[in-house]
Amino acid sequence: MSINSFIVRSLQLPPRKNGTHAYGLLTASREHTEFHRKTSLRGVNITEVNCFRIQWCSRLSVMFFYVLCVFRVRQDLISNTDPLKKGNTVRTKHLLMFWQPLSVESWIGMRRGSLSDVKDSVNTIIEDVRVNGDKALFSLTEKFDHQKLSSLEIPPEEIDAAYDQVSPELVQALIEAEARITQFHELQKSKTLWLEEMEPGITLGVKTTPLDRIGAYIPGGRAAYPSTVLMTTVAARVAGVPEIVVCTPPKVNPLTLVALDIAGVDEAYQLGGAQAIAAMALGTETIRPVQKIVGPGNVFVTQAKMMLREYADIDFPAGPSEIGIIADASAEPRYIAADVLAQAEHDPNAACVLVTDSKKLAAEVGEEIAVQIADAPRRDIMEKALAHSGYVIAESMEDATDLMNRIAPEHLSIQTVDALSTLSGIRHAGSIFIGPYTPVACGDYASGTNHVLPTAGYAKSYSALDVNHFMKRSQVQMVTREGLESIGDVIEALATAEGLAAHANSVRLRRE
Ligand SMILES: NC(=O)c1ccc[n+]([C@@H]2O[C@H](COP(=O)([O-])OP(=O)(O)OC[C@H]3O[C@@H](n4cnc5c(N)ncnc54)[C@H](O)[C@@H]3O)[C@@H](O)[C@H]2O)c1
Ligand SMILES: N[C@H](CO)Cc1c[nH]c[nH+]1
Ligand SMILES: [Zn+2]
Repeated sequence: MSINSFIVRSLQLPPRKNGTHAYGLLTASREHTEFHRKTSLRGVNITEVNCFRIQWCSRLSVMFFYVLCVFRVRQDLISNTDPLKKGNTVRTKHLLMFWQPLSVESWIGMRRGSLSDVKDSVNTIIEDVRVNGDKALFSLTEKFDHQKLSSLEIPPEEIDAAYDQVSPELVQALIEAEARITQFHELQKSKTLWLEEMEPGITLGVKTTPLDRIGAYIPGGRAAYPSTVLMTTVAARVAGVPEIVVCTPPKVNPLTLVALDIAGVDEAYQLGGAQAIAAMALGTETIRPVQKIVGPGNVFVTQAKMMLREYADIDFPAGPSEIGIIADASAEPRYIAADVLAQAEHDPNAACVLVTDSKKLAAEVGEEIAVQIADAPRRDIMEKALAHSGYVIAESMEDATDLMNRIAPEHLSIQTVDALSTLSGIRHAGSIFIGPYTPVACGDYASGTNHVLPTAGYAKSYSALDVNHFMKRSQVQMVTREGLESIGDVIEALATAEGLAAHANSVRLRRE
C-alpha cells in the first residue's frame, strides 16, 4: 500500500453551529479511498480529503493510516491560526493544498465534459431565440443577466459617457496594446492576389477576400474583457472586414465601451451568453445574421458556437481558460504558481496542469499556490478551478512533452533549462510562452499575440485567432490555347474514365 497524496482544501463552509467536528468516510474502494473530514478549528472551516491508493489491504490498516493522517494534519493545523494565510503554510512536507496528482485521461475527459454538460440548456436557449427572436433576447437577458433592457443596441451616448468613467492612463494602455496587436496582425496579411505562370500558358494563383460581416463575442460575466474587444476586432479590421458586430453581456464595463470605440466597431449589442450567439447566427428582428462568429466565452457561449456552426461559421471552441506548464527542476515554483492562479481566476471551469519530471517541483508549486491564493481577491473562483487542476509526474522530459501534446493546452508555459529544445518537441498548444519572464499575462494583454485560443484539447486541430480567420481564398487559373494543348489529353482521358463525357467535350471542342 502506498499513500498517494494528502490534500487539504478550504471550502469556506458556513461555521458549524456548535463548533464541533464532523467526521465522515465518503468513498472507499479497493483501489482508491478518500476520507473526508470537516473540521472547524479556531473559526477556520476546513475539509480534509485524504486519498490513498490501496491494494489488497485490510480495513484495519486503512483505519491505522486514516488515524495517522488525521493526527498529522491536525497537528499542522493546530500550530497555525489559519493555515491558508500567508506565512502559515502547513508543515507536513507531503501535504499539498489545492494541488493534486492528475492523469492526462481525466484531464481530457474533464475538459470536454464541462462543455457537453450544458448541451440541453443551450439547446433550449437556441430554440427560444429561433422561435421568438428579439422577445426571447429580452426575456433571456432578464433571466440570466438580471437586466431589463429597453434596447438591444448599446446606446452611442453610453459609449461617449464611458470616457468620463475611466482614467486617461487606462485609455492610453488600451491604445498601446492596440498598437502592438495591430503590428503583429499586420504581419499575417497575405497578398490580395498572386498569380504564377506554372508552365507556358498555365497561370495559377490565389485571390484573398475578407468576409463581409462578422460577429465578435466579448465575454463579460465574471470579469470585464476590454482586451478581448481588441483581440477580436483588430484581427478583423486588419483583414479588411467591412462590418464588425459585437455582443457583450449587459451592464457593460466602461473600459469595454471605450475599447469598442477605439476599435471602431460598427454595431454593438448588450447581449450575453448562448442567446447572443444564437442571435448573431440565426438573426432576429434587430440583429442581422453574421457570416462568422469569433471570440471566447464560458461553457454556454462555447457550446452555443459549436451547435450553431451550421448557420454561421466559427473560429473554434474558445472556452474556459487553461494553462499547461511543462517544467523541470530548474523552474521557479513561485512563477508557475502565479501563472496557474492567473488563469484559475477566470472561471470555476478554468483548469491548470503542470507536467514535470520533478516531484519536488510539483510539491513546491502546491505550497506556493497555497501561499499566493490566501489573499487573492478571486479566491473563490480559483479554488473551484483548482479542484480539477493539478500535476502529472512524467518519467522523463521526453515523456512530459508527449503528455503535454496529448493535453494540447490553450496556453503552454515552457519552464525548462533548454526551453527551445523543449519547444521543438511541442506539437499541440494554442499559444506558447517561453522562459521565466514570459508570463501568460503578456499574451493576454499586450505583447501583440492574440489571446483568443482553442481550449478543451482543440489546439490539436485549430490555431490561435488571426487575420486568416477573417479571410477566404479563391483559387484562380488562366489557361491559354497553348496551355490547353499541354494538359488537354490528361483532362479528356480522366473525364472519359469517370464517365463524364460533357467534361471531356468542353476541352475537346476548344482544341478543334
Ligand atoms: N479561450 C479563450 O480564448 C478565452 C479568452 C478570454 C476568456 N476566456 C474565457 O471566457 C469566459 C468568460 O466567462 P464569463 O462567465 O465571465 O462571461 P461570458 O460572457 O462568457 O458568460 C456570461 C453569460 O453567460 C450566461 N449564463 C450565465 N449563467 C448561465 C446559465 N446558468 N445558463 C445559461 N446561460 C448562463 C449569461 O447570459 C451571461 O451573460 C471564461 O471562461 C474565460 O476563461 C477564454
Ligand atoms: N487568459 C485569457 C484567455 O484564456 C485571456 C484574458 C483576457 N484578459 C485576461 N486574460
Ligand atoms: Zn487570462
